[in-house]
Parts: sequence; structure tokens; C-alpha cells
Amino acid sequence: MLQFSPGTWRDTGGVPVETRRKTARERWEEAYSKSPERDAEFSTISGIPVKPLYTPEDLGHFDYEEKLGYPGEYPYTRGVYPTMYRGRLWTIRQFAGYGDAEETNKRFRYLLEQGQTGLSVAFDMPTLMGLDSDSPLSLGEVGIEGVAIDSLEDMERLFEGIPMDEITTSMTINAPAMVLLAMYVVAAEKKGIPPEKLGGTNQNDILKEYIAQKEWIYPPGPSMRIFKDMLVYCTRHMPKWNTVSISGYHIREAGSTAVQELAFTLSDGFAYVDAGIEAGLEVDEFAPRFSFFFNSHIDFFEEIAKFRAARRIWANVMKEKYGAKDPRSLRLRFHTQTAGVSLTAQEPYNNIARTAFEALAAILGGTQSLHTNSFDEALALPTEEAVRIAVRTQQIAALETGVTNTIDPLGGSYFVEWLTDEMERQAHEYFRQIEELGGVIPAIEQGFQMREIAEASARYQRELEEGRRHMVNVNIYEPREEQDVEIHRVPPEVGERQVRRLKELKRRRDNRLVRQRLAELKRAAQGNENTMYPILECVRAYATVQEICDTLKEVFGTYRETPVI
Ligand SMILES: C[C@H](C(=O)O)C(=O)SCCNC(=O)CCNC(=O)[C@H](O)C(C)(C)COP(=O)(O)OP(=O)(O)OC[C@H]1O[C@@H](n2cnc3c(N)ncnc32)[C@H](O)[C@@H]1OP(=O)(O)O
Repeated sequence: MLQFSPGTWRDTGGVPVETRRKTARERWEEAYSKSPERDAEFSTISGIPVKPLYTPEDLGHFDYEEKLGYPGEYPYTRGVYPTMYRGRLWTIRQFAGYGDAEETNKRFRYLLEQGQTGLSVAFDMPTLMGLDSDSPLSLGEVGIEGVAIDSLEDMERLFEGIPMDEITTSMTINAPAMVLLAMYVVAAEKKGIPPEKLGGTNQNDILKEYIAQKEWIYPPGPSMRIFKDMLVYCTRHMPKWNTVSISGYHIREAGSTAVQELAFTLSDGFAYVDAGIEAGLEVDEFAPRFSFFFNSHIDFFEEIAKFRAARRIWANVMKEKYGAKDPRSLRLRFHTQTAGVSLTAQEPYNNIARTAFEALAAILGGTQSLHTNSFDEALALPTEEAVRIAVRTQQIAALETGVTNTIDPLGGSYFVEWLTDEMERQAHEYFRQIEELGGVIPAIEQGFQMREIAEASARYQRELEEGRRHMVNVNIYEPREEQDVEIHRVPPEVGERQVRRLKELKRRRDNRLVRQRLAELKRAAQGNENTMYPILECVRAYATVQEICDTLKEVFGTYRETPVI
């Protein structure tokens, strides 16, 4: 209904007639331009510019089947399982470990009592570096950042009373991954559980160590030989074991953008596929047991787009380039941890809010397994109270918020679909550059990934310092006083007890047998024999992590990188 008013015709909504002749979009643009924007940076945390509005125009020709498909179907953009969380919730899997095996066993039991549904072992720095607790290099580090594991005896203590054939366990271990896996296998064997019944994951991702975390032992070539040996062993004997957890988490924590995390992680994944093929395996024999591990940072939509793009790229390349036929080879399954770098030591309780948002992004992105950081993790390893709140955060998301009721609820959002496409496009650009450099390892040797990450990290730091980006409590709303929080401390006696026990084991075991087993391992490493089998024998004889790693060092040497500045 139109009414007359002086000067112009107006409809009942009060819109001038001349405005009606413009398209709806033009009207909105005009209205938008009339009111000023806030003085803020409208881009993702990784620097992708974000427009005020996304519409179907941003998607162009959008083929639903090609880009999204249905959950559990190629290209898996909407999720890897047909029912997703309506069939089974993600696994609540808190990364945990400190002190010695007994202390960590207690924490595991506590977490399981709180409703955690999977286990995840955090090893201490000496174990990660292939050192024993009694090495002079381990002084002051034993059991501080994770659990100290020196021998099979420790592994047996770690899993005492835990049904290893029922619960899945992740072990974050890379350079010495074979040794710790062998200890896990033999500890289970002693409980009467064969390797084929063991479900879980080894991180075993050495490429991202060279790129980001820097915890390597051997040079890249021999490291890939070790990877292949373990892959072949697991493919033959451990059908339920995820042989590698290809990790973007550490790449992101080192300061990369979301696209770099996506691109470098997936390119590492393809390098492992190449390694499996070089080892003489068929792609569909081993790819179903590859898994991934991503960061969930604080930029909500960018993270969701990253997870969705990751699934689509992996499915696409596995099908088109590697000719994988088994649908399980095409499914990118992943664990997520909320971003450690997004936590603040200032007003640490605010980290509960940060973590909840990040967890939600992981869930809306379709994660299979999730670690939510505890609010005190910018200060120390978490207390029981802090980790309980972290577990409850996941349970509240799963059981109260309703986000699990429907699959990929953000599918079809113009912005999320545009951002998913954009991340995919930019990732392919990185794949091209890596290929031009000769592949992942040559690119690492030329410092390519490290330089890209260092530049991104410096850019972000500059933006923070110039106040162009905000971090509450860090460069805005800085706290006037410190919040008092309880700090979890590992008593120094724990390290001393560990060293005492190790020395006692070295006296008590059959040292002649240990020497013989280590010599056999050395011969296997010098030749082409799969080293996993002699490592299992070393472990059965109670050889230690360092003794085994040192034996391999004699054959493979060690690695020193050319630093990237
Ligand atoms: C930062 C820190 C550090 O370095 O300091 C770290 O690195 S910490 C890093 C910590 N890393 C981790 O915690 C890595 C954790 N990773 C994992 O747990 C794995 O690799 C994962 C990502 C594939 C998730 O494995 P998962 O066992 O928890 O979950 P899955 O998705 O495989 O599900 C378990 C079983 O249930 C089935 N299943 C699941 N959902 C459904 C559904 N909706 N319908 C039907 N079946 C389903 C699966 O097929 C599978 O069976 P079936 O097995 O028969 O197929």
C-alpha cells in the first residue's frame, strides 16, 4: 500500500520510491556506507581480509555434490562419518603426563573417572629426545613437562589397571616413536593382549619436527627410513593403530598462519604417502590408518573453514593423484587441541572462555578427538581442578549446547563456504611452491617452511605491538593485579626416584642379553632389515630408550639444521 507524503511516494515501510528502483544489494551498500565502521582490523587472525557480508555472489557457480557432498561421502567436506556426532561423540582426549609412571597413571585414572573417553600420553623432554633419566643432559628435566619413561618397566607401570584393549591411547612421540611403540606393544603382550587388538595413535611425525618443534635425533633421510619400518610393521600387525598423527598443531604454535598450518601439514601427509609407496605398500593398505592433528585457534570461522578444507583437499589428492580406492583412505580424521599460544598468563580464568570458543570451532569443524587446554596452562602443567574444568567444557558442548544435533551446521553459510574455498586455493599455491623446491624434504633443507612461518609470526607480533590486533589482558584491558591461581608443581624427588629405579634396573637385568640385542639392532639398521622387530627384542630384554636410540645414532648419525632467521 502506497501513501502520499510531501515530495515523494513512500510505501508503508517508509522506503522512498526512487530507492525501490535500486537493487537490494545497492540499497544495502548505500546504507552501509552511510554509517562509519569501527576502527578495527577486519581480517582473520591469519590476515585474510573479511568483507562485511557474504552472499551467493561470493560463491559463484557452487556445485553442492562436487564441493560438499554428504557426510561420510566424497569429498567429505561435511564430515567423515555418515552420522557424525549423532552416531558417536568425538573422543575426549586430554594430553597428560608428568613425574614418573605412577604419578601419570593416577592422572589417567582421574581423567577417566571424570568421563574422558581416550588417553593421551605426554612424555618428558628427555624421553622425547631419546635420552634416559640418568643422562647428564636430562638433569632438571626428568618428569617436568611430561612423564619419564626409560624402559618397559615404566610403560607397564604407566598402564597398570588400564584395559589396553578397550581404551585407545595416543602417544606423542616422534624421533623415538618406534621405541615407545615397542614398549607399548610388549606391555600389552604381558597382559595377554596381542598387537592387533591395540587401538590408538603414535604421533610419529618427524617432518613437522624439522619444520616447527625441533625435537629430532637423526637426519631426515634415516628418519624417513625409520618411519617406513614402523609403517610396514603396523600395517602388518596393528590394523587398529593409527600409524602417524600428521601434525599442524606445532606448526601453528610456532607462529604460522592457518593456511600455512593446513598446507604444510597436508604436504607432510603426502610425503608420508610417498614413503609408504616407496616401502612397497599399496596406498589402500596403509592410508586408512593415517590421521591428522590440528590446532584450533581463536579465529572461529577461519578454523572451521580450515578443517573443512583439509578434508576436501585430502580426499581429492588421495583419489586423483594417488588413485586410492578404499573410502577410508580418502577420509581425513583428526584430533584437535585448542591453541596454547592463545592462552594468557594474565587473568588466567579468561582462558576458560577462549578454550570454549576454540573447542566449539573444532566441533563445528568435525573433529574426531579433542583436547581442551586447561586455564592454567600458560603457567604450568594443569592442576586436577583446571583439567576437570577443561573436560567439563567438552561435556557441556557435547551434551548441553545442541551443536551435536545436526551435521556440519555451518555448511552452506556463504562466508564459511567462501573461506573454505579460499583456504583450499591458498593451500594449493603452497603445494605448488613446495613442489618447485623439489618436495617437502628439499624444501625443509632450504628452510622454506621455516622462513614462511617466521615471517608470519613476526607479522602477527608486530600487529599486536602496534595495537592493530587485540588480545584481552595483553594489549588491552591489562590487569591491574595478578590473579592468584594454584600452580601444579612436580616434586624434585620424583626425578630422583626415577633415576634410582633406572640404575637399579640396569644392575638387575641380563646385561649380556641387552648387549646382544642392541648389536642385532645395529646390524639391522646397517642393512635393509625392518628395525622394528629387533627393537621389540631390545625392549623385551629391558634395554632403555637411550640405549636403543644411541645404537641407531651410531648408524644414522645426528642432525644439525641451518638456522633460519
Ligand atoms: C601439543 C602436544 C605436544 O607436542 O606437546 C601434542 O602433540 S598433543 C598430541 C596429542 N595427540 C592426540 O591425542 C592424537 C589423537 N588422535 C587420535 O585419537 C586418532 O588419530 C584419531 C584422530 C583418528 C581419532 O581416533 P579416535 O579413536 O578417537 O576416533 P575415531 O573417529 O577413529 O572413532 C573411533 C571408532 O569409532 C568409529 N566411529 C566414530 N564415529 C562414528 C560414527 N559417527 N559412526 C560410526 N562409527 C563411528 C570409528 O570408525 C572408529 O572405529 P574404528 O577404529 O574401528 O575405525
